[in-house]
Amino acid sequence: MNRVVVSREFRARVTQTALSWFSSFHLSRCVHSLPFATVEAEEISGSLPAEVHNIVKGKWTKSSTWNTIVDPLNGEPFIKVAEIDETGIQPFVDSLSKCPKHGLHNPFKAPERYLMYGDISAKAAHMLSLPKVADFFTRLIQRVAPKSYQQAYGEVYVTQKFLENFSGDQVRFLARSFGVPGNHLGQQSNGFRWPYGPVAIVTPFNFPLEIPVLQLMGALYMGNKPILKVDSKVSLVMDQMMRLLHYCGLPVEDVDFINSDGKTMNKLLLKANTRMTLFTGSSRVAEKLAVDLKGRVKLEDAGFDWKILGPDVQEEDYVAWVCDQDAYACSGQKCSAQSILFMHENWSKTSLLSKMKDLAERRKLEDLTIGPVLTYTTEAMLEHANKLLQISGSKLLFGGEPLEDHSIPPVYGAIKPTAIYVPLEEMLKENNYELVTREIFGPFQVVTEYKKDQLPLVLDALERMHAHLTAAVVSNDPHFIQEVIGNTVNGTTYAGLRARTTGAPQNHWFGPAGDPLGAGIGTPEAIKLVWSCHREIIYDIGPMPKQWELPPST
Ligand SMILES: N[C@@H](CCC=O)C(=O)O
Repeated sequence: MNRVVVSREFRARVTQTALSWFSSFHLSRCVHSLPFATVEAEEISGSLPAEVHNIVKGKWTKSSTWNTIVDPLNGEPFIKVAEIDETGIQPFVDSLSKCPKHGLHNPFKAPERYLMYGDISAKAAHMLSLPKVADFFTRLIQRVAPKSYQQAYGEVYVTQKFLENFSGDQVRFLARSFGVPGNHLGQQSNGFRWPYGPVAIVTPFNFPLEIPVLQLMGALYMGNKPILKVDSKVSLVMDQMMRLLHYCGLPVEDVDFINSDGKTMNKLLLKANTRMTLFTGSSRVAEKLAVDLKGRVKLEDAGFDWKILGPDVQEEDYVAWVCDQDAYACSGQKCSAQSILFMHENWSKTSLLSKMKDLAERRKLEDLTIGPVLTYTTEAMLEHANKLLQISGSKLLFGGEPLEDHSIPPVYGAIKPTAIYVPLEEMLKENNYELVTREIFGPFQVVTEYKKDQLPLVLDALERMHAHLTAAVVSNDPHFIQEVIGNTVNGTTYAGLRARTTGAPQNHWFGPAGDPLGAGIGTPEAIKLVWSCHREIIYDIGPMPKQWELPPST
């Protein structure tokens, strides 16, 4: 009975908040700002900086330390992030430690919360489908992680569809259990999806909305209490999204939101003893976290993502366009970006490379189809290019120069879309392999060619890589596809003429394979794997056999 009442209350609260918002939204369509938002994407500037706050124990808080973020397009200080330092972590530790290991809900505790999250997701999905809201988030993403409107909107769209997917009863279906008959009457085993309790989510700069929302909601659906930390350069987007989620009925105490540097976060995780941390970002940090947190982590780290063009040449224009998108959309700053292209010699006889060059040269700063690189400077990328060009037989295919006429601050990088050819045999040499397969998180790719009998060399190159995120086998030859897939491990592998490495939507698994710590994002399988563990309850209620006698000891 109590549960029913609680459930009704939850639903009434969710519905009321959303309804009042929707009506005020429709009544005030001409009003400039959105009711949940505290900033206007276009107005943020040096004279009107935006502020990013934290949430702890259900309250928005500031801090005494402000980290100033500069506009990646002109270097103007334009966002102030209230960052928590080591002296300020205790309230976050206390908040997390209030959540028991068995979580905020599980199949035996507060199951109405599964329904509540179905409702919140439905409301949030609806909000993101409103053109004005979608446009707001798209432009906000563009301000902090400059990419074209379409690429930024892609994030909003994926997030909106994801939330739609987990509307209604779909959250409770995530926690679906199973039963197996036992050995005797009254015995039955049941498998359940169990939360971890207090958990943490650490996400990078490149997808300011998509990655944090998909992981955050997955954590919540399964009954965990998450603390979320997004790269401060872009955390303004999640600051605003948290406000939207609160509008949609998210209980304010369910999520803590923190801005801090990595060192402070590390301290907090150790002190709060979070049961699981999902980290999306660089391999270097991922490896450190795995040690510090004694393996209680799931990781989606680097990807030196590869594409192989098979022997069957067809649809050259289309393949060239997909290569261009995979390597250079978002200025190559996707974990799924194409880092190396293995081209069958049949493709070398076509005009594929010159088509790729033409497409790369269409990209321009004005519409952000090429733009600032947030983790590499121009010098660092050009130095890497020069090192590759010293390898015997290598050559610059296109790019390899700084962008011109821009005001991107020197702390960030700005280069033209770049491709460097390196001969396969040279790439495989011990001295060169590490250099050639170093991931440059920018508009940068290596191109190589293999002869018809050299597929084993290609497969050897793939075997020696250490991160296995996305891959593409561009061919409609089933035997070729079989051979490549059967001899590789990448977690998200596209196969067929239209294969790509990027663009992973919410409807398929995205994550590395070949690593027991590998995380996934997007699908029910990813949510269950990352955000819940298995618990088995074996019922054994009798009755006792009628003639039961005490057996001898064994
Ligand atoms: N949709 C993104 C993946 C976001 C990941 O975590 C991509 O295709 O790169």
